[in-house]
Amino acid sequence: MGYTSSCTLVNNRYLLPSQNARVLNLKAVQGEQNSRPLITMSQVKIPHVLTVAGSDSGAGAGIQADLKACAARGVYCSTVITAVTAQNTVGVQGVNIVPEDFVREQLESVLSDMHPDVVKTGMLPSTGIVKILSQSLREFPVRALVVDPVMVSTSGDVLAGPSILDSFREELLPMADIVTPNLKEASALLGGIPLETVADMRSAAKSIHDIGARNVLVKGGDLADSSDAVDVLFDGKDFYEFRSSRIKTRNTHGTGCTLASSIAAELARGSSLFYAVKTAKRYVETALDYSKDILIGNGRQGPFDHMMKLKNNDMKLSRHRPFDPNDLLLYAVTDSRMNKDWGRSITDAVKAAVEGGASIVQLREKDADTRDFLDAAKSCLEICRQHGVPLLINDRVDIALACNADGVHVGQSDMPARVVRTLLGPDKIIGVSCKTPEQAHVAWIEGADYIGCGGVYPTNTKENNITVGLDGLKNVCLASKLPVVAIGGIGMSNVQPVMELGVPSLKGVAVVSALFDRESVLRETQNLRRVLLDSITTAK
Ligand SMILES: Nc1ncnc2c1ncn2[C@@H]1O[C@H](COP(=O)(O)OP(=O)(O)O)[C@@H](O)[C@H]1O
Ligand SMILES: Cc1ncc(COP(=O)(O)O)c(N)n1
Repeated sequence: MGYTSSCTLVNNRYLLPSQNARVLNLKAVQGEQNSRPLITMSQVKIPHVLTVAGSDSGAGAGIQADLKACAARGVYCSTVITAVTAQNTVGVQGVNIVPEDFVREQLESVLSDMHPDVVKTGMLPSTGIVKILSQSLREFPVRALVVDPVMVSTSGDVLAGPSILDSFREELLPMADIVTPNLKEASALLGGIPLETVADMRSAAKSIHDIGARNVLVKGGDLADSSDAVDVLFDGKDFYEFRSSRIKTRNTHGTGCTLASSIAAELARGSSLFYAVKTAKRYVETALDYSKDILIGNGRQGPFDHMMKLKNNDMKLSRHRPFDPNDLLLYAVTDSRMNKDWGRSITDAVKAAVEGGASIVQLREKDADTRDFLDAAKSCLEICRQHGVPLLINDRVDIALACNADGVHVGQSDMPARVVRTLLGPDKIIGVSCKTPEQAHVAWIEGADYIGCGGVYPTNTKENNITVGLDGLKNVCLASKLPVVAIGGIGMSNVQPVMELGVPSLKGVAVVSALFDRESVLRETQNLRRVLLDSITTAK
């Protein structure tokens, strides 16, 4: 251990200087009555679930599922690890139980400082660990306790032996706000009675309620011959059946952990128990449906995608390279009216522009119905991907998200670039229309990738648009830290003076009518591209 020279011995353990400082702080604070950090008006209390469970190296179930489910549901999740499993889609290859004292230490660290709203339990591999947990919860009470009595993995491997049952019944269930056994676990808690029908699930829920849990949810994921996935909730008075369609997929590893941690997350957000179960079940169904065809591992039971984002990175469907400012060279912006007047679809127009050499495309469909816009965006995206050309959507962040477009272009009165960035994430391309150096500065600060500056020349594609002229364009380009594309009335006849401005940040021109208000989009694009490439060669 290389730390000893700068460490202090506390409770027989060496602490790093920062940890030492924390201990000293704690001591100072412990002297004060009810000492809690001062929360100012601008700080926000975040809903918080603590999961006490085992680690799954395959990350489909256990601690990893709990973290992902809570993150997906917008709730903070801290973790106390009870066991480390070597596990994959085939099964559980090994289990290493964390020493009881160290489980206690983790519990104390989190509970004494972070005050979680709800505790959710998963794999509790020994009677000692169950006892330590119930003691800790008596010392540091929380708003709700969700117990998922994990005993056997879906692959059939034992995660907690039958000896655990008595401590579950005696220690944990009486403290639980809800317990969520699957069919096998419910049967084990009741001494091995067979559970084969929804009626059996009801009577099991009632018997487990009699042991002490306030609410019992018997999960029917494994119910034979059922076209629905049925779970039964008993609250001590009434029974409720939660039904969802049974998703046909191998990717169901971790559904139980996810359901329980989602219930905990909803409770932490302040929902009623009924609403928490309903929402959690709907979330599991939606995530399974999204993930039904993803392929991870070769075993019988794969993990699913809690964030519902993995398919965005499907190599066939996503852009492979980061944004290149040189993509702005010939920027084609669609206009639904023009293409309609010339009798062609948006898709045909985009196909011709891309085949003619457009280096980036923006769909600007101000009049289209949402459904038509989305359908057009999906088919344009396919074409653009085939040619390695990025496709952006004007203004409509929802359409960009729904079709996984490469980015969005916004104007000064649209959604601020900062908000668009939060919604789209770090990889997508964001462009902002700017007329002044100040607007260009804000776009840069807010995380845009490029700016569009114009109108350079008068145009009738945009009503009431103030023309900045070549001088205004040059001013913005000189001030901008972002690459610039010039827009507004630019075509074959007047592109030369724009490119001759010779400002390094000016990377290309965006065109609407010069491509789409013409008979042959392909030919016009080819011609304009030739002129642009010539102007670059001349400048060199
Ligand atoms: N194929 C499926 N389609 C939809 N929901 C499912 C499917 N399999 C399980 N579920 C749901 O997932 C949750 C977890 O249930 P279950 O698989 O029985 O738990 P466990 O993972 O503990 O065995 C339940 O709400 C159940 O109804
Ligand atoms: C560490 C750990 N905790 C819980 C489960 C149960 O999940 P499943 O029932 O989906 O196998 C598991 N397999 N591994």
